Amino acid sequence: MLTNPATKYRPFPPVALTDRQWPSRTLTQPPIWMSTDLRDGNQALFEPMNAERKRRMFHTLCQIGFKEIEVAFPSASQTDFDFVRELIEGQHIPADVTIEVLTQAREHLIRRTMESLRGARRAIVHVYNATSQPFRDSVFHMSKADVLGMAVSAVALIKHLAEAQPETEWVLEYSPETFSATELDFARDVCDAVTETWGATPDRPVIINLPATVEMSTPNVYADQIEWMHRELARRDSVILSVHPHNDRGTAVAATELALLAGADRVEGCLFGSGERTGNVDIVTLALNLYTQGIAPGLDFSDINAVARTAEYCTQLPIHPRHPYVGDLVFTAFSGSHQDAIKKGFAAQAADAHWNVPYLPIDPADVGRSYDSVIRVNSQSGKGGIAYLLESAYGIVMPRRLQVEFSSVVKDHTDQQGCEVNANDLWNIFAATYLETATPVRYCEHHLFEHGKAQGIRLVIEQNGIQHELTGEGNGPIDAAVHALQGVGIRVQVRSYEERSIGASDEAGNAQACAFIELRPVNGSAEHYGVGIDGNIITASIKALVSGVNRNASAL
Ligand SMILES: CC(=O)SCCNC(=O)CCNC(=O)[C@H](O)C(C)(C)COP(=O)(O)OP(=O)(O)OC[C@H]1O[C@@H](n2cnc3c(N)ncnc32)[C@H](O)[C@@H]1OP(=O)(O)O
Ligand SMILES: CC(C)C(=O)C(=O)O
Repeated sequence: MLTNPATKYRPFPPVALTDRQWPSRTLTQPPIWMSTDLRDGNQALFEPMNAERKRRMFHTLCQIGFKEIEVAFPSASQTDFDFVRELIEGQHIPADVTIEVLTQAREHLIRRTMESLRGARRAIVHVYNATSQPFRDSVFHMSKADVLGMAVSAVALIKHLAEAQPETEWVLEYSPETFSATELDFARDVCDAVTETWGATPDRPVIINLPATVEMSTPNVYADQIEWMHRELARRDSVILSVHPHNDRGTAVAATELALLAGADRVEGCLFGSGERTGNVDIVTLALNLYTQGIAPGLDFSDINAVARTAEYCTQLPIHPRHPYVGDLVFTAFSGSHQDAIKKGFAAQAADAHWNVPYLPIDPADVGRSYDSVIRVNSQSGKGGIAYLLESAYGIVMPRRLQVEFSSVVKDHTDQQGCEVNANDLWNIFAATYLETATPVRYCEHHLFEHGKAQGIRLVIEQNGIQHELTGEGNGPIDAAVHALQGVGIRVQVRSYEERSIGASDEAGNAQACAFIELRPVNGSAEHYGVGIDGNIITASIKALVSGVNRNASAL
């Protein structure tokens, strides 16, 4: 890289618009959406979509709710031409959807394009020519007047051909390609000439589409360019002002949102930011950004994974795991404090209240994602995430101090293994740590009996492989079992005790009790939990006691 990039690159000049209005506006409604997945998206693929992939993408776009879909560049290839014919002849276009096709401003290409649309109920013909200085000088070798003339002749030809195909309701779209690099007054003059030539009226408006063919400036400059055009265009009431941003600087979404504040009515883009180079603006992100502001976007992403899988199939390109709203990891928290806040946020979120869960800008359920993937556990995780997973997958609601204790067990595991653990792994670690412990003591069976006012217990255990039948009394079964264990030299105090059911009880009485007992050795200070699960609540408690004894012993 250059030590002084100013010798090679120039800053993009600002727009002289001192009374700009867009910074103090807010978005209150969605734009008209136009998907160009099948055109700008398609022209950017290693392997353009074949007919079957195009069909599938078109069907998905209709299902999502797009009413305008650019389906092809029919003069570019037989595949594209045939696809348009198939849609029209096969009557595959829903009544409320209008197809759009793109053409250069060249006579033979326009004629072929209009031919492809024969018999369409309604169609948008999108014609473009580049207007910026490098294109005028180096590509076309034309003056400004000639470039304006190219656009006007193309529109006049489309108008003439359209009149000869009256069965179709025609809509014209014109793009001054490279608009964002074009002198604004020249862009306005070309667009005004197009509007005039087409004879646009408020009832039959023309779509004037202002592309950031290459994104060249900060989003506020693009917004200024759009507001300037919005204010300067003649017959603005006969124009649908459209934007077509690309993402070369990574700010296409921001640029589009500001352009909408600046007066744009319509947005062209692709699902998940597919498209040339760094992509067209991502319509999914735009739509869901609106949704999270309480604005219905008019596009349905309630099964966003299905849309993502279709897009990946059709484009043969993967979606990044951190792509907004859809990436495999965007509803996932690994770090402990985030997991803790999300868990508490979910617990505090009332069903009918405004969404207010920390770290999650949208309810994953609204886009068909499940909560299960929200919290995942690796070495960066804390007790909150671990507790959340065990509770949501296995119904184990751990007391807070057990959460702390168990999280250090899990951390040892993840530090050693260096990998993520899922809910099933957590359950296995939990079971091995608390439920399957048999050394030095293994619970065999117990029998309760009354002894005056006291609770008596006969407790059968194995200690280091030798069976013992112990007897104890206390003010309840746990106290009696604690006393019985003293018969083999085990002296512990119960610091806390909790019991919860896991799973609803069925007709066969299948609910299980889960007991948590926190123990301290009489001659020690370390406290450890024991956990017992059983269909019988007393048995669960005695098992928890034995589990705690073993945990204390293993900590010595
Ligand atoms: C920013 C965008 O996404 S614009 C859309 C771009 N997409 C595509 O181009 C995909 C499909 N394109 C194609 O298949 C071909 O380019 C075609 C069929 C359109 C044209 O093919 P060709 O006639 O062989 O021309 P080629 O591909 O070399 O394009 C360059 C020619 O187009 C001209 N041209 C480029 N844009 C335009 C335009 N909007 N209007 C008129 N002429 C144009 C150039 O001046 C150049 O003309 P020249 O050969 O006389 O110097
Ligand atoms: C044809 C136009 C709209 C285009 O694709 C672009 O400028 O990026």
